[in-house]
Amino acid sequence: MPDPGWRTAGDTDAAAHGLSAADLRLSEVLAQVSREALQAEGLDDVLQRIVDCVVRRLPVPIASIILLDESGTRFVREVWAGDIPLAELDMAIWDVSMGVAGRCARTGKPQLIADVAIDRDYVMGNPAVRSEYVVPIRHRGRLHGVLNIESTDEEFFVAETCAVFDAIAHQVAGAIHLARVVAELEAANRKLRELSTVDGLTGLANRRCFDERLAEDCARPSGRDAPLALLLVDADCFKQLNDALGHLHGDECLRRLALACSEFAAGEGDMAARYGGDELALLLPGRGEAEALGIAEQLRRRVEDAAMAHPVSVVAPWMTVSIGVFVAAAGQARSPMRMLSAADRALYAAKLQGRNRVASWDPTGDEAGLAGI
Ligand SMILES: Nc1nc2c(ncn2[C@@H]2O[C@H](COP(=O)(O)OP(=O)(O)OP(=O)(O)O)[C@@H](O)[C@H]2O)c(=O)[nH]1
Repeated sequence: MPDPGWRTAGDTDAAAHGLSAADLRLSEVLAQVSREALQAEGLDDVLQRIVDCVVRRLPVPIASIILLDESGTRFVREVWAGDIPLAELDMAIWDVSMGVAGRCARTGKPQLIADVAIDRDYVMGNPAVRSEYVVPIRHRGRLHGVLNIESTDEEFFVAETCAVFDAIAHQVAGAIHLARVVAELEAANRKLRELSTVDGLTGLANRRCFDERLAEDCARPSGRDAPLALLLVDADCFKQLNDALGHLHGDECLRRLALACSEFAAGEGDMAARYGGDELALLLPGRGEAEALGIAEQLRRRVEDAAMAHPVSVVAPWMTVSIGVFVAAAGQARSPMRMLSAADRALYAAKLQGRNRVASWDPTGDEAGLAGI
């Protein structure tokens, strides 16, 4: 039997207690693998530390962990370590009908390939590899993936060697399970957070998210040093558009309008949001009056240039928007209510003046109206 290479010289104390040196060395390796997994941050780090540890502590040239998706039918990721390179597969995701790893996942049993040249399922990762051992990684009935060990020695995987990798796969399964559950929970939380802040139709920030952001920007003391611009963008005669061409067509126009708005709110700290119905809002920190009016005018023209058919508009045969602009000047006290109200009054003025235009809040004519806000 070939020496697998990780035995130490006999330990008399251990021998007296019925433990061989090889057993001791194995428990050391297992303890180290567990420690590595415990210290890791996130699933990828767990996997990488495990395979690094296996290659560092044991005489194997390649070790990898191949993860299965939740259904257990597709491999979704391979993390490897080794002294010789392992060729990466062309595909990012592959089916369990493929490869020795697939056979291991399908059967749920370890696969020992004493001679890779004669195994029909073997997928070559490095021409120097002669033998391979693949073990399922299972925790409480869930098959997470496989531990794959490759050797340049045809006779490396004797029963004793295989038992070591079985033990390692068993040892790391819990850590992988935990890291995976945490990763899945984090992904679910991210999704929930996204759902609670994003408007489903347009993909823009929703009203709640916008209100929070406006309140933050108004409250930030350092923000007072710079102007803060708010644009309210409202589609013209949108009810008629829906009535004439259908709600689905209206939805598509809103999506295109949202896309145009987001292109004008692409700077750091900018936000484009769906304020409600056919009304969108742009929050542009640091933009003074002239710049904000310029952006609003460009946006108005961009919507016109898109030439989205609107056969029943009183303005033009294509979709148009009216935009109300309010800019809190640098140093000026600001509140969300006051900003929204001023921008809304400007929008109303744009509508009154015939739509398809930009209007800014006029402080001379309207200050009294906002005084109480
Ligand atoms: N397709 C579609 N329509 C919507 C959506 N949300 C609100 N609307 C419609 O948008 C229309 C807004 O109508 P109004 O507020 O009367 O405004 P308008 O017809 O654009 O008139 P003006 O603003 O005065 O030019 C209503 O008919 C709403 O039903 C949506 O998600 N999709």
